[in-house]
Amino acid sequence: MSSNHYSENQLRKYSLKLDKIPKLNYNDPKVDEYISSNEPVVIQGCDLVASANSWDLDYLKRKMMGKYTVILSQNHKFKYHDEKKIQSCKTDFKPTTRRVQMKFSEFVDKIKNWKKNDERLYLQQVLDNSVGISIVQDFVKFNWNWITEKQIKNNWGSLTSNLLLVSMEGNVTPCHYDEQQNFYAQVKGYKRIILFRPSQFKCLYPHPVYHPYDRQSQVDFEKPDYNRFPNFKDACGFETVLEPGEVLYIPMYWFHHVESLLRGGYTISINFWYKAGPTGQIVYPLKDYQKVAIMRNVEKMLNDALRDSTEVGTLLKTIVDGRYF
Ligand SMILES: O=C(O)C(=O)C[C@H](CCCc1ccccc1)C(=O)O
Ligand SMILES: [Zn+2]
Repeated sequence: MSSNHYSENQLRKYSLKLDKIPKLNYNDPKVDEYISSNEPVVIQGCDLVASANSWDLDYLKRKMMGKYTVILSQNHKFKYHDEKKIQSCKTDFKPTTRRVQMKFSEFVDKIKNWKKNDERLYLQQVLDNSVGISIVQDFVKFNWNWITEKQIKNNWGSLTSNLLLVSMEGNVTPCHYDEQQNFYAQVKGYKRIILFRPSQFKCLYPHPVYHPYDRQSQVDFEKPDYNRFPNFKDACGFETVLEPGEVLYIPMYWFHHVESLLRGGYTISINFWYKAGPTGQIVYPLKDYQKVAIMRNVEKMLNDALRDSTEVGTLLKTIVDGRYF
């Protein structure tokens, strides 16, 4: 009897229609059908990161002797911003998070002694040689046979990075999309992930490409501004609560919102980001994610050509109004 190890009141409330993402055993042939058609699926029993099953704060504190990337936030939302785009963007952009380098022992102390109104912390460290030989020894024991078989079978590009994510309970990574394929492995604790297919772009209103919040939705899920973002009420997505040992396939360009359950303790996750494969033969009708890629290219081209982002909207309206409706 698979009793839920969490209760509904540990999930934040949003006004969204959400269907469940299927959870399949790793040797179910349907798993490959979901991945090859860029549809999300939760995969059970593949032991992708079983060698990390013993990871907890004490273990990591003993094995990780360096300084690591920790994001600090004044609230529970960790909206990622691209530092490189801050100087070039006209508007006076005020980030709500800041990135620091912190010893793991300091990170552990801060989250264990955290009090209301303290800055929240979220460790987000690329798994590379800086994490030390012991962690690397666990890393090399990941189930690379299984994941590499998926990479090759689906003609993906190279593994670009693995992010070690150690989050406080209740932390939220707001809705955004990435331009990479992602196998998202849950190691400790429970994480709720809400996903929307790329065609929901018109309901989620991502920031303009030149903005530091590029790829992130403008909509505050906790307090949606329906005047600015009317289509958000039509948004419909999927959700799952990922349990330790489970792996979620997050297809590239799919929007996703991630939260560590309220009162669930800290969580540990490891992602596997892969470059997209070569485009190969273009097949019509185009996929929804290909249209998002085209929209990104049009925005980039117009911003480069016009140099002034305030002119991009005007020029696009001139093209569309009365001509393309
Ligand atoms: O694995 C993914 O794609 C996630 O979104 C996981 C997410 C943290 C990712 C932070 C981030 C967002 C955008 C750019 C770079 C880093 C979480 O687990 O909270
Ligand atoms: Zn992401």
